[in-house]
Amino acid sequence: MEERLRRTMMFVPGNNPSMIKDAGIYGADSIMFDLEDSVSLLEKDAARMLVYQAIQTVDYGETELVVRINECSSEFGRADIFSMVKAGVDVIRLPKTETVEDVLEVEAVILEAEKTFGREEGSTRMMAAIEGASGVLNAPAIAVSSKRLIGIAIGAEDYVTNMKTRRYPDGQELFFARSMIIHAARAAGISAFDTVYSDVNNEEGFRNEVALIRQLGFDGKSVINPRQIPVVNEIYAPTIKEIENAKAVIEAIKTAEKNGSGVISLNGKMIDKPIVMRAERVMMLAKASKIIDEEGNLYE
Ligand SMILES: CC(C)(COP(=O)(O)OP(=O)(O)OC[C@H]1O[C@@H](n2cnc3c(N)ncnc32)[C@H](O)[C@@H]1OP(=O)(O)O)[C@@H](O)C(=O)NCCC(=O)NCCSC(=O)C[C@@](O)(CC(=O)O)C(=O)O
Ligand SMILES: [Mg+2]
Repeated sequence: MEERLRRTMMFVPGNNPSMIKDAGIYGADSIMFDLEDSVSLLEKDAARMLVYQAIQTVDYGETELVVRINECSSEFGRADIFSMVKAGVDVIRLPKTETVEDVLEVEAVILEAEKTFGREEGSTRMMAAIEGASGVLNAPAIAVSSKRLIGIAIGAEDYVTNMKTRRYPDGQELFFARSMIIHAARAAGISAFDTVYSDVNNEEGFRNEVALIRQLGFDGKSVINPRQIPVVNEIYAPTIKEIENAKAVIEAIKTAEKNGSGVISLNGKMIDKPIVMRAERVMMLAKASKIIDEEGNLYE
């Protein structure tokens, strides 16, 4: 199956009509309407209706639509799920996932809602945000708990609060959690998403964090402001040198395969399957970043 590009997932507060209406114009790979922590208790029902209406009526094109629901056990969780499944959302994001049971509980309600509204069973996907110590320790089990899961994410603001620390510029306090989440996601064959960077006016700090999470292997990052989208795209875009190298690797392996071999040397370096897979991913990112066309040629 072709990998879906999810470099940026933009949080949009579910109680803000103008942000909801315009959310599709900034080029985020996924839009994530929030019914949880950016919406006050008094506005929960109104926000749910607003997001429902938007999903039904606004044209967001091909952008993936995600909704972060309130915890299933809260008084809002079940209504959130029913309403979003009825609206036809692509992905439901669980907040503060701690156990496999949290995932299974939401999955059961989604199935009930799909049957109620005649949606195809299994068509509503899920992602689980891990935002505390229990969730991090259970991440490998959470990541394989449902076929509906497209990925898992770290929610760092809640996580550092739970860990009795705060966020620091170098991100050391998140290293264990990020490592657990990326390993759990990779072992399960699903995506891994990094958390938000709250200081929207600190571009240098944001750039450093995006470079770090790319290095660790995350598929992308949650963002809270449109200004953060081009920065993530730029850092995730392969360089011309990386693209040229990827092309050479793919050509070299084709030659090797013609000669009945799965391994070949290119400029003194061994080329085999994992290196070819990385090269193919570079080409996929380069196409998505509009650096090369479908044939692999550089745009002028
Ligand atoms: C940060 C700020 C106040 C800055 O305001 P500013 O006024 O300085 O923004 P400007 O740059 O001036 O806006 C220029 C133009 O863009 C429009 N615009 C801005 N933001 C937009 C947006 N998000 N969507 C669509 N449109 C947008 C705006 O309307 C304007 O449009 P226009 O007037 O037409 O020009 C604003 O961005 C904002 O509210 N962000 C969303 C915050 C949010 O959702 N928090 C909850 C999720 S985190 C969480 O819960 C923690 C977590 O759970 C996370 C995890 O799990 O990872 C954990 O535990 O860590
Ligand atoms: Mg949170």
